[in-house]
Amino acid sequence: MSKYKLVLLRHGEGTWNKENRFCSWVDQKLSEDGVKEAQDCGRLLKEQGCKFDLVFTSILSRSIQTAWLVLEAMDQEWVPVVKSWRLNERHYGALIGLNRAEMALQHGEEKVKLWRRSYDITPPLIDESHPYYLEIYNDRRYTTCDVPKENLPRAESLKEVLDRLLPFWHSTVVPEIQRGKTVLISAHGNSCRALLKHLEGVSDEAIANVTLPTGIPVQLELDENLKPLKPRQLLGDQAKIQAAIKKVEDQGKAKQAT
Ligand SMILES: O=C(O)[C@@H](COP(=O)(O)O)OP(=O)(O)O
Repeated sequence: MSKYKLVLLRHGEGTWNKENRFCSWVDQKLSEDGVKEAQDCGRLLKEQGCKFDLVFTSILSRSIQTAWLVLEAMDQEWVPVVKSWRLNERHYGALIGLNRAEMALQHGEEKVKLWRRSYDITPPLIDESHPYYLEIYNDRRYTTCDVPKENLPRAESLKEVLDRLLPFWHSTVVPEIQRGKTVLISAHGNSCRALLKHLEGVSDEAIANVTLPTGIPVQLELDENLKPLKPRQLLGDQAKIQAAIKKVEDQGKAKQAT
């Protein structure tokens, strides 16, 4: 029998997900479809009888808004929510704001796949000339982090995401799970992939083939050492989930932006 249940969730579709642009640390709200995805996710979790004691989110609006909508749909709005920059999406550096399909045309699909899914390749760093540099680094939310603003990342590989996420996981999330709390982590495609890699011991090579669609809860059943007792379960209609995974993967295929 499983000791603990943990649910990881990539937020509902954001406005830049829809436009196929690398969103990363730019703060975008959910699209209309993204709101619906989050509400559907909450309804599904309610139907499954899921009762959360604690929710963790990043400090990006799309993950926070998703957590609110999920809790509202579950009639569990009272559940405490804790936010940390350490659950933020991977910092995509100079790629932020660019269209994936156009990048694939310019640099090739393989290169875009390496940037998006490899474990230890860091994309080109963002610098002050980047159109979104000031929007990110002048944002007041980054004065609340547990590291000085100058030490925040300028781009990250998945490995670097895991390196900044793990201290928070061990110091803050793990003790709550071990106290018996059922936890929802409402975060991002790559912060959830990093955590899955850690929990499931996915190899550096195999993690390249793990893709998470928006708004689909990933349920993990863990033993007392927080090791998975069975394979992760993506909850919902499996044919729709497979189609949604393919859609995310196909975002990196070469075509002109429309
Ligand atoms: O930064 C982004 O644009 C996406 C991930 O992009 P890919 O790694 O899928 O290219 O993150 P999220 O929508 O989960 O916040």
